[in-house]
Amino acid sequence: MALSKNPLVGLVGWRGMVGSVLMDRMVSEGDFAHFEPLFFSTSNAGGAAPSMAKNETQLQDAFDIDALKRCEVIITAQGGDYTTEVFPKLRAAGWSGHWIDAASTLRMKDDAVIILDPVNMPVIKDALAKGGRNWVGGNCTVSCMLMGVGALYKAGLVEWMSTQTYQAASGGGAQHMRELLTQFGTLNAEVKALLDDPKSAILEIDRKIIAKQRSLGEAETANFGVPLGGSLIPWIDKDLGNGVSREEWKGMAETNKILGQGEGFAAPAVPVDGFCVRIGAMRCHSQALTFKLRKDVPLADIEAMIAADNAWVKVVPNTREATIRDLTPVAVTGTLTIPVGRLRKMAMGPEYLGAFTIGDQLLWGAAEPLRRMLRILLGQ
Ligand SMILES: NC(=O)C1=CN([C@@H]2O[C@H](COP(=O)(O)OP(=O)(O)OC[C@H]3O[C@@H](n4cnc5c(N)ncnc54)[C@H](OP(=O)(O)O)[C@@H]3O)[C@@H](O)[C@H]2O)C=CC1
Ligand SMILES: N[C@@H](CC(=O)OP(=O)(O)O)C(=O)O
Repeated sequence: MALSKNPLVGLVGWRGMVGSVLMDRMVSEGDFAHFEPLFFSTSNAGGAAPSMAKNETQLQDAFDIDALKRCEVIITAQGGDYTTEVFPKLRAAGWSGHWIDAASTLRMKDDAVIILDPVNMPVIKDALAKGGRNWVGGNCTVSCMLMGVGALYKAGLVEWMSTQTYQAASGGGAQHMRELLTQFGTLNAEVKALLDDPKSAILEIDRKIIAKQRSLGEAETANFGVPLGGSLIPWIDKDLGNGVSREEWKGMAETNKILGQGEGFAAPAVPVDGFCVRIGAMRCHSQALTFKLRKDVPLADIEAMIAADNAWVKVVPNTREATIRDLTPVAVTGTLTIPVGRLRKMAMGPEYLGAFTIGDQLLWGAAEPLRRMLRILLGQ
């Protein structure tokens, strides 16, 4: 279904954390020049729409199916509960527009495409040609990983991949980021006097810190459930009951679906498995990858292949100096750059490749694929 000229596009969840990053990117890229925006709210219907509004300057009720039905496209970063409640009602009411969503709710549905166009434009184009209307952003860890090393999958080189992730607090949402910083502050305050005294004993500082971490109250661990500042949590998302976390399950399920292989596709799935770990970074997800390649490919060819894959990936030389400068969450945060470094053949044999990659999980991990899908639909 081709969109009309200057179509009405509904925006839901635009003031949340993901939504705000999305709005910033859409303003930067001049996206609003190509459609008429209609802003929705779950909490302030009738209020003033943000400055990007043109003719429709009042916030609409995000639960009003008739108001939503006016839109040719709806783009939402409101969250999974909202999608679960509203999407089926909207389709049942006969709405045939395009639904672009950041939430995971619809991702694995047969009629939904996980969108990451620098990686899977052919899958998107194929679905569009078949009348596809449901477009869902991928899991942040998976999207950032494929933006970095998608070239190896596209070349059919991957026999299997193992991932060990280092995921930022932002993956849990804004409150998690605040909680992490509050914990860091509490820990610092606990030993401030000792830190200020260069002669103080480090083991005394260490004892006080662990005692404080173990006694942090409910108010300071409400979101993560346990301390994260100065620690880590090797479990993300739900417990699937088989020893695998839901975040780990997404690694294989979503990677293959994005690439158009595995269940429902002609090509077989590539095994992807590993451990997902929450660490005290703010908004960049990092991951160490181990590949079993289908054949021994020279490292220089692999580096060239990865570097040429898309405009955002950047191969970082496998040296200490380049790694600590360019391959950290601090270097990557707020940018669309996806560095891939630590590339080397591993001791297990020449088909075993190691890599380390990082992505801003609010950009390529959440907002960017959504706005790019809108541009694809707009033909811009
Ligand atoms: N956090 C992440 O890393 C990722 C999240 N996602 C998906 O995006 C969804 C939204 O995530 P996220 O943006 O983190 O959620 P937020 O909690 O930041 O925002 C969600 C909604 O909460 C409402 N809200 C209530 N109080 C405030 C406030 N003080 N400031 C801003 N908004 C407020 C807004 O709705 P209203 O304006 O209607 O009141 C907003 O749209 C997630 O549920 C998930 O499905 C996807 C990928 C990554
Ligand atoms: N689960 C991710 C964040 C996220 O929102 O993932 P998903 O979009 O798959 O629900 C994390 O905690 O880092």
